[in-house]
Amino acid sequence: MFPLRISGLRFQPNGRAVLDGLDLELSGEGISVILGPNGTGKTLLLRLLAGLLPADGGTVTWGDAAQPAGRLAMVFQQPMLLRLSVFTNVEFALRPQALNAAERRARTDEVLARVGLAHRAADCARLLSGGERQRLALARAWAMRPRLLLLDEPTASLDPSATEAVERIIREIRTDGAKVLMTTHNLGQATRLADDVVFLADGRVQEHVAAQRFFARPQSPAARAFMQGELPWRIAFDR
Ligand SMILES: Nc1ncnc2c1ncn2[C@@H]1O[C@H](COP(=O)(O)OP(=O)(O)OP(=O)(O)O)[C@@H](O)[C@H]1O
Repeated sequence: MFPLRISGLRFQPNGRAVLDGLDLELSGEGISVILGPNGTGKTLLLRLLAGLLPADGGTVTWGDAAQPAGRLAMVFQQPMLLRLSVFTNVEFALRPQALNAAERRARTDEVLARVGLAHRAADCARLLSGGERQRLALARAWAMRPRLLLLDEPTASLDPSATEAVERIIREIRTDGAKVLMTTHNLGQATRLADDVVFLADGRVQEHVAAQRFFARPQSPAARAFMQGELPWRIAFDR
């Protein structure tokens, strides 16, 4: 399934090029964080990889294959939860898998414990707070044992403590062997989580380097300008 190679990817609704020949190669390990200004197509890239939208051109290859051999899971900024119990939200997602009812129950109990929601298993998912909802969405994705986990701004509206809890879960999912590809506007989060940074602007990848190198000094002018715009915030709040 890896390396994941994206070549010349285009998305141009009504002729307007949002992704304009995007090239990117990702290994199967670690957490890759996509950074870039609003509206550059970060979410779009995740949705295209998840097969939720067709591209207008370009190729995506997964190892040597045109389709991913392992499982993909995606968690959205506003997770879509069923109006059912916390437990059922996870268990239901496992039904297409070759697991019997006891195995589904055991795996559901395990992931709910790992995200700290075991005590809420019987509650309706719609009653959860924003942070709990995001933890449930991550548990649901984790239970599927994805080889690639796509996360779209997973902590966008969460407070620092809920954010810290979600970041811990993301690290554990990575340790469990999933490749994580995520977007965030939180540069502090990117410095905490990223192994490598993909900087997107003007419909293309402007820079893809190890996170340490990116945060020490981005090479592309677009990334430098972006980081300078964010810097005052970073110095004030991220120490
Ligand atoms: N299905 C779609 N059809 C047409 N245009 C779309 C579609 N999805 C996204 N777009 C457009 O593509 C552009 C990029 O959107 P996207 O949500 O990927 O940006 P983003 O980089 O994630 O932005 P932000 O940082 O603000 O979340 C936007 O102009 C959006 O309107």
